[in-house]
Parts: sequence; C-alpha cells; structure tokens
Amino acid sequence: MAAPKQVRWGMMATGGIVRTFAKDILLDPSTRNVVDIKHVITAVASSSSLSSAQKFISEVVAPVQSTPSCTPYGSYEDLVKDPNVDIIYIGTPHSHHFQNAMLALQHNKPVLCEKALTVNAAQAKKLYQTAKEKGLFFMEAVWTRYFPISKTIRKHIMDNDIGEVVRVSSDMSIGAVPEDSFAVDHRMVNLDLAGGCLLDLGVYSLTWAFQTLYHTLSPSLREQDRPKVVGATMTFEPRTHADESTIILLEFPKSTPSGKTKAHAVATTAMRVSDDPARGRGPEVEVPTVRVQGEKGEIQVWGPIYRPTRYRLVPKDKGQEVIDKTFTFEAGAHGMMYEADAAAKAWLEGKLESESMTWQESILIMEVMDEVRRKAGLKYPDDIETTEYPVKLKGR
Ligand SMILES: NC(=O)C1=CN([C@@H]2O[C@H](COP(=O)(O)OP(=O)(O)OC[C@H]3O[C@@H](n4cnc5c(N)ncnc54)[C@H](OP(=O)(O)O)[C@@H]3O)[C@@H](O)[C@H]2O)C=CC1
Ligand SMILES: O=C1OC[C@@H](O)[C@H](O)[C@H]1O
Repeated sequence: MAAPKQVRWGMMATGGIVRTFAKDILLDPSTRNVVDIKHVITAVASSSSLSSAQKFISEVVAPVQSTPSCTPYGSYEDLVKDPNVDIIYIGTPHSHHFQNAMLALQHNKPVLCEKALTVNAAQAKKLYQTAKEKGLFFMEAVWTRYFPISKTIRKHIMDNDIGEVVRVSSDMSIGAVPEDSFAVDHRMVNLDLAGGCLLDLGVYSLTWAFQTLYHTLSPSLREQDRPKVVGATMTFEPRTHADESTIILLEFPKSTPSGKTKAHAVATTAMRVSDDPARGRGPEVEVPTVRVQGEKGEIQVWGPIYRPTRYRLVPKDKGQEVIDKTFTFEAGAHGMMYEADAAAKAWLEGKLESESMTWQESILIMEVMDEVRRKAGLKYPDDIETTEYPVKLKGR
C-alpha cells in the first residue's frame, strides 16, 4: 500500500480552538480508517508573542510529533511566508477572519478558516473571489457537517426515509448568564470581536436548517431555490449590546426535488437559557435540540448541536421500528479531525472547495445572517465590517 500523503499545517493563533484542532489532527488517522493522508504541523504563529507559539509547540505538538520539525512564529505575516506550510488553519475571533484569510491567500496559501467565516457576506464573497483567482483551496471550518452522524442524517433525508421535510427546528443555547460568565472584552460579548450569539452559536442552528433542507437538494436546485428570512428578532446584552438571544424564521422553497410545499425552519440561539438543561441527567428527561419533521416521520438529534452524539428516527407508521443510534468519538478526540481530513483530501485532489461546505452555501448563510442583523438592528463596528484589505484592527 502507498505511504500516506503528508499534509503540512500552519496554525494561525494559539487560542482555545487551535489547541483542540491541533490535538485532533495529530491523532493517528488509521484509528478512523483514514490511510491515505497524515496531518503534520510544521508551523505555529501567535500574534501576541513568539513565546506563546513556542509554548504551544512544546505542549501540543512536540509530545506527539518528532518529525518534521515545527517552527514557532511571533507574527502571522511570518507564518504565511513559510514554504514548509501547505495549508493554514485560522482560529482567530470572527472579526479577524477576513483580514487573516486575505493575508494567507495573498501569500498563496490555501485556508481552512473557523466559523463564522466572516462578519458579513461581502467579506466572504471577496475571500472566495480571491481564492478563485489564485486557484487556492478555501473552506469554512464547519466541523459538524463532517461528522458521521451528520452524514447519516443527510442520507436518511436524501433516501426519503422521513418523506418530504416540512419543518426544521434547531437550537444552540448555552445557558450562561453573560454578566457572570464573560468579561466585557471577551470574544463572546465584545462587538469589536464580532461577539454575540448569532455569529458564534446561531451559525450552528442555521447549519442544521441548511444541511437538512438545502444541502440535501441537487446543486442545480440549490442555486435556484434560495431560502428567505421571513422574520428575525434579537435581545441584546445590557453591557455591550451584542445579541444574547436571536430567533430566525426561514422559508425554504423546497425540501426535496419533487417538493409539494414550502418548508419552514426556526433557528434559535441564546446565552441566558439552555437548549437542554437536563443534559447529562439521563435519556428519559433530556430533550432533542434539532427536530427534522417530514411527512413520513421525524429525525430528532440530541446533544449540543455543534457536536451531537445521538439521533432517533421516529416513523409516523407505528408498524415501523424506531431507529435510535449513538455515535462515539475515538479515544481522546473532540471531532475536528473529520473536517481536517476533508480539507486535506480536497486540497490534495486539486479542488478549490469542499463538497460538504461549498462556497455558494457559506456565502448564502452569511447573507442570511446579514439579513437577520438588518431586520433585528445589529451592526458591528465599521473596521470589522469593511472589505478593504489590509486594515489594522483594534487590539492586534
Ligand atoms: N469549531 C468549534 O467548535 C469552535 C470554533 N470556535 C471559533 O474559533 C475562533 C476562535 O475562538 P476561540 O479559540 O474560542 O478563541 P480564543 O480567544 O481562545 O482564541 C483566539 C485567538 O486568536 C488570536 N487573536 C488574534 N487577534 C486577536 C484579538 N484581537 N483578540 C483576541 N484574540 C486574538 C489569539 O491568538 P494569538 O495571540 O496566539 O495570536 C487568541 O488566542 C472563533 O471564530 C470561534 O467561532 C471557537 C470554539 C469552538
Ligand atoms: O463553535 C463553538 O462551539 C462551542 C462553543 O462553546 C463556542 O463558543 C463556539 O465558538
């Protein structure tokens, strides 16, 4: 058998999610039956200090990777010039994604960029236009789409197992009182960092609506049948005016190619209440966080919707069996290696985008979030909404 192809990652930032991502991609891929690729980390950059990158390497990379060596950088500008980096993972706050991703693309580096991709759709379009012109792979890191549970649920819908999907509800609410949990400069509530529910958590509620009502259509139908935001409302964090609760009502023209009716989605997100206060107390009291309701039955999903672990398919016909499946992750894994595998494979194949998170769909979801903000009255500071590059942002 041919040796696995090595994909050399460069980490842009050393915060929470980059640590999780790095640990996951350094797990042995053969334990998840991936034998054709191997991820290595050849550079780590921190915008705060060289020592932060060095610390990251000694704590996260060096204990598992002896070769190739990993170079620490004290700036993102140095990282994007490193010839030993094939692809860059961006794990900075949403406010900075546009500037950071442009920096990587301008230096001819392919990119996997954390969600939410950008602050607005205009920025997303400009990034994809740049990637297209330069022939570079670019993907929004919506890890949930790449989980086996998500793929299985999409397959049930495409196989017509619950009939035409008529309604989807999805909730991503963390049950954290913002005044107690987040200082005003924390990325969750700080508007300079595009804080608030919508971009950080609501993007998952929209992910479930889109992956069950839109992604399941053929690419040509997806182009024609654009969903519409029919309603949106927000409440705001009293100190910073970031959104702390957002409710979105969407109308999708069709859910299957032969769809008879329009479909509805209700996507909700909040800080102060929880999507399932009983989580961990046992299946008899827990509640589903996503419901995909079709004419012939319903799919219910349990767990935080960014990382769900169980689904149940309940057919309307009581003579048919209920499917109830729990998914586990390999030991020590959080689950980010699936998106990394998809990105690495697509890049090695010379593709510019990922089939499970296309540029068109990422832009459409950003357009939906723009419209939600317009309807509910939320604006971010001008410097993080701009499509100008380069712009020096506050802080870094
Ligand atoms: N997929 C998932 O499950 C998750 C995704 N995320 C996404 O990842 C991104 C980062 O989140 P998270 O890792 O939790 O955030 P952290 O605050 O933990 O880390 C962000 C890092 O970005 C860098 N950075 C660059 N500029 C700034 C700035 N002005 N202010 C603060 N940090 C800056 C810093 O690294 P350095 O100093 O080294 O440059 C910092 O450590 C967000 O887009 C978020 O949506 C977050 C959590 C889970
Ligand atoms: O993507 C995410 O998933 C987990 C949340 O806790 C985090 O805030 C968010 O960025």
